[in-house]
Amino acid sequence: MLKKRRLQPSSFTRLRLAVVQQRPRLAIALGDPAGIGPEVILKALAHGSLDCGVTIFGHRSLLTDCYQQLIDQGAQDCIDPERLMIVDVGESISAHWGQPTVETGAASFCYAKTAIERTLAGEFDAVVTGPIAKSVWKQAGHHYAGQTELLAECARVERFGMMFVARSPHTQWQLRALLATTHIPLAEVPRQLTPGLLSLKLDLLLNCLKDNFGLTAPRIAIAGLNPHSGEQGQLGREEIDWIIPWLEEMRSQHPQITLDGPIPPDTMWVKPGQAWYGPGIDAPHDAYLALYHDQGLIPVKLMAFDRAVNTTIGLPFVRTSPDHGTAFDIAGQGIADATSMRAAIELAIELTAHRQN
Ligand SMILES: NC(=O)c1ccc[n+]([C@@H]2O[C@H](COP(=O)([O-])OP(=O)(O)OC[C@H]3O[C@@H](n4cnc5c(N)ncnc54)[C@H](O)[C@@H]3O)[C@@H](O)[C@H]2O)c1
Ligand SMILES: N[C@H](C(=O)O)[C@H](O)COP(=O)(O)O
Repeated sequence: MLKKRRLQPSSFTRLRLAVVQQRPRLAIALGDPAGIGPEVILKALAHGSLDCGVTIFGHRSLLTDCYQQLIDQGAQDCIDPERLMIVDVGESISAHWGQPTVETGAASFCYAKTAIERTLAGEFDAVVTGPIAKSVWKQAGHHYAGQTELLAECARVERFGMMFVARSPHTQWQLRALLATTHIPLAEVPRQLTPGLLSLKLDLLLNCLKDNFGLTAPRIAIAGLNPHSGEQGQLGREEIDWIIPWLEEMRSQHPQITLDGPIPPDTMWVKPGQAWYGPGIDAPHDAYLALYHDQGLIPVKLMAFDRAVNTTIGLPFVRTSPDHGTAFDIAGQGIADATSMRAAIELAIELTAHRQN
């Protein structure tokens, strides 16, 4: 009996495999089918070649229906789903643009969870999440503050952060803003903000800037909580009582970094705004730490709503997401801007490549 000899891959095959393995493998979750997720995904993937593998987690029927509607609306810039690798998650559902239901919420949860689990199993390097509606998840029985918390739960991490990254089309300057607190009521912010929380977020930020952006001595701006950072205690005492002492402690622990703050939250965004819009103006900081959701996202979305990317730091894999939501008010009209989804895909490729090197 001839002994079967395992064919050793030739050096060319090994090289080809190595090259193929180097290409980032992206799992894209469709988002809520009643929203603009399917539309911006089909548009984003049509914007020229991408050096990555893409698998969409949703349902082919939803993308085919969306594609047909876009074509009927005269769209030129959307990819034919026939050209895409699509994993059908669950049964096909009927979705009507702008009309989220428990069914679309449940489906979007399963799309995200399946993409995450297959990534944790090592099949993908990054997850790009299409937009979901938190309230619709809740109606479907999924009580998460957002996709970030689902990702952290699946990955079994307790130290994670929500960071927004955007590159200016005017100056190519890159804006990076981390939120110390996110989806909590404003009234909860002062109570949830503690030295321990800020230390955790600063630690995540420093690791992210080093590992993902090659910044080993970053300059970081940290916002105050109160107007005018409390005006020496006249407008609130958090800065005097603990934020300033905490900052002084952090400076002694991290002598290699620049830690400016607590900067008055209104004027902290003046220089990044100038660096975003005005060529030749160097922002004095590499990253911004905002203390709560809208303190960071009002300026970020004012500057970069069309292209900012939400990335979750602290996970064992890359995760990005467009900075917009389901846009139920325009879903189905063919007018959604896919720039942020495209930027989310490109940032996932960039951050994955950094991790591989
Ligand atoms: N990435 C995400 O999963 C994500 C992000 C933000 C909000 N949300 C969720 O989405 C739901 C709706 O949130 P919202 O209304 O506050 O914000 P939204 O971003 O969905 O919409 C805000 C406004 O911007 C417009 N808009 C949004 N994306 C657009 C695009 N790509 N092109 C053109 N116009 C666009 C919408 O038409 C709307 O007028 C909420 O449940 C929210 O929690 C999800
Ligand atoms: N705060 C985010 C934004 O405005 O883009 C958004 O709600 C996303 O949150 P999750 O990725 O946690 O769903």
